[in-house]
Amino acid sequence: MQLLENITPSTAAQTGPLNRLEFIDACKLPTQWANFTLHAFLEHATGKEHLVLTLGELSNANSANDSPVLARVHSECLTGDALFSQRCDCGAQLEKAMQNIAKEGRGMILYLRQEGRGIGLLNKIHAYHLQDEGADTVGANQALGFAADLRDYSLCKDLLAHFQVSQLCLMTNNPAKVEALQNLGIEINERIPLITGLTPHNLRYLGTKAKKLGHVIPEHLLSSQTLSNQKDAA
Ligand SMILES: Nc1nc2c(ncn2[C@@H]2O[C@H](COP(=O)(O)OP(=O)(O)OP(=O)(O)O)[C@@H](O)[C@H]2O)c(=O)[nH]1
Ligand SMILES: [Zn+2]
Repeated sequence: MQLLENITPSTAAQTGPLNRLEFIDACKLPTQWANFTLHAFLEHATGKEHLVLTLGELSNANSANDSPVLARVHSECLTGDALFSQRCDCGAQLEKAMQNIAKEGRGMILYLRQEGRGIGLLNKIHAYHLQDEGADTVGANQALGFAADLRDYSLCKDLLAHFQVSQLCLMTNNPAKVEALQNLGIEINERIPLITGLTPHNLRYLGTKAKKLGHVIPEHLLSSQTLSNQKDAA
């Protein structure tokens, strides 16, 4: 085993064109839902450390195992994934995706370090500040001089190639994400909705995603009345 600093292109497994993504190492990741394997990759151009969680035999190259892989392409959200923020649905979606994969016994989560839809954590905090003062999630990005969504999914192609995965059943509410992956030549056999984590704090945010970013979230779920009915029924 080598320290990260000592890894050179000639000593580590390579993935993707021009070796832009380097596989570093993998380890077991036991969770309450399943014992996943965690794979770590380094993106040379940015120094970003991307992760892939896997469960079961994935490779579509094996003819006995060529069914699409249940997958989530998750964009980093430190506030939602690690700090329990209810401003968004990210943490709940990540948890549900892991549960779904555990139930299926096979699947993968591509955890991309594209915090804040690609604007980075500090700019996301600026955007949240603007939202505290009334802006919506799209307007806040624009007020800061960014497009609404700056994410780039091209790394997914390299990551999937590493695992010899060519077909996905993708857990997402975002048709633009499906289209971006399809445009990269990734086969998406099915889009599986991932509607969870709705709270009074994120109804407006989710409503904006539905209206301005094209996310598929049934309108009746976005009313505070529905939420309080669900709470009463629980
Ligand atoms: N700039 C900005 N980024 C946000 C905001 N809220 C969440 N994010 C980021 O948005 C990304 C997740 O994108 P979402 O729009 O929630 O969902 P999605 O990935 O497009 O679609 P799903 O697959 O359905 O989750 C993460 O990188 C979050 O950090 C916000 O108000 N402003
Ligand atoms: Zn989030």
